[in-house]
Amino acid sequence: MPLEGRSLAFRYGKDPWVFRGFSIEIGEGEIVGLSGPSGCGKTTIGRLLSGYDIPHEGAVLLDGRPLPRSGYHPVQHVFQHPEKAVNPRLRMQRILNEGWQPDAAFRASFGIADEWLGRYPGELSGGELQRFCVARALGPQTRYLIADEMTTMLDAVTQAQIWHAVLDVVRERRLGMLVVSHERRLLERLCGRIIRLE
Ligand SMILES: Nc1ncnc2c1ncn2[C@@H]1O[C@H](COP(=O)(O)OP(=O)(O)OP(=O)(O)O)[C@@H](O)[C@H]1O
Repeated sequence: MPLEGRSLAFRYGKDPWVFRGFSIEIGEGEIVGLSGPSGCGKTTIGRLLSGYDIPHEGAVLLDGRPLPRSGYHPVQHVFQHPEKAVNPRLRMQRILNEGWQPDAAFRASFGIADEWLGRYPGELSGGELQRFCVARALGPQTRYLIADEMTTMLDAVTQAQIWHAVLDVVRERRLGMLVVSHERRLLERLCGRIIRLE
């Protein structure tokens, strides 16, 4: 069953509307791209679909029902900056297990070294941290993944490793995914369909 945003509208405070009447649907197992100029609202759309923000108009529906307000969230959102998405006071083992308990094989597929588990976020590079954030988001109850410039800050080798591991999981579990990116070639390679915002 799809993840749907129906006639969504959102504005920050009293600022002008970022968008109004915007609709989007992502099916199970579907990889959809979202592109458009800086500031057009891509991240905001992702935040509505993953329940981080509530639309002022319209509704976000999963399987035809509103998103759950508590418990493990079936729509997970991975952002560009992993250092902002982790608690700096927790060791990586606890951060990883905030979502679920990935086993050694799963950790290895994301290139997560065992010796990183005892470290703090400040002791890892951005690429190392992002491997944890992506793995954390892929618990067994995840149905949709919002990949918001997920590998933009990373070197090419790390980018390729993370995408390889993510796509394996997405295909095996038939997850739906929204890929937000400025990189046209990445979107064309990954996505069955690309939505371009003005
Ligand atoms: N927390 C916020 N408070 C106020 N305005 C915001 C906030 N977040 C985003 N905006 C504004 O809302 C608009 C849409 O922002 P958004 O980040 O969704 O766009 P985007 O397309 O993802 O941009 P980029 O490609 O640069 O990441 C922009 O004008 C932005 O300045």
